[in-house]
Amino acid sequence: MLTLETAQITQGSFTLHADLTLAPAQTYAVIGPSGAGKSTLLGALCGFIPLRAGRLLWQGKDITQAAPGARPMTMLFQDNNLFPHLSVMQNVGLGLRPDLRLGSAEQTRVHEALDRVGLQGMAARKPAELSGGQQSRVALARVLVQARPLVLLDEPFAALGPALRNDMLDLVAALAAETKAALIMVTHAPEDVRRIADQVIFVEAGTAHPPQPAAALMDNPPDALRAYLG
Ligand SMILES: Nc1ncnc2c1ncn2[C@@H]1O[C@H](COP(=O)(O)OP(=O)(O)OP(=O)(O)O)[C@@H](O)[C@H]1O
Repeated sequence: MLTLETAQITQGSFTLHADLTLAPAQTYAVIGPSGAGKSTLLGALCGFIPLRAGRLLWQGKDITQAAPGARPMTMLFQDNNLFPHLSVMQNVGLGLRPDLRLGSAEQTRVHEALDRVGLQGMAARKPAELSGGQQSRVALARVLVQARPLVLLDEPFAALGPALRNDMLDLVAALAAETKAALIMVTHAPEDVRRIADQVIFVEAGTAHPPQPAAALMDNPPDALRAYLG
């Protein structure tokens, strides 16, 4: 359980209010108009943006002040955050050891993660020697070896074509189900919500609303959500 308790998150003159709880092993879509505060919400959960008020609790423990690396979550960035001078193996290995001194058990874990995302045989390549979809898979393998209970994604795979995007979304959802991780994904695409989300966090007018079951909400959206969906 991850709880944002009467939280206020400030970016310049903008303030986002959030009072919500996320359950384990659920898939959450974060949707809402541009500039509503979706990235702000993820930044606060990850620890990149401090809370101005309120608390963040993980399994009842206060982690409001915890550094990003000490939190139970990992973030998949839109640009994949790969290092061009490092091999695929090293880029994934960073998720286990920042100094890259991987023991044999750790190397095995990296190879297993590469196999799982369909990149067997590509460990020695550099990111520039991969397609866009393969680069996204490297970033996913790094998330996989970290094995954190929460995975945050901010408009992932936006640069990929529709078919590849859907493949990647399905892969992320499958990996999350296997590892029992919760997924929290910002998206602008209502079809993504129907594709993988159990719950929706609607962000609008300075508030991140508590999660609601995705199917019922999308079938019968309240006025503000209907206006956003168009
Ligand atoms: N570093 C910053 N300094 C000042 N204001 C900021 C900063 N970052 C974001 N904002 C403002 O905070 C508000 C929320 O931004 P945020 O990026 O969270 O929105 P979003 O819902 O993710 O938008 P989009 O869908 O366009 O990516 C916006 O009004 C934005 O202009």
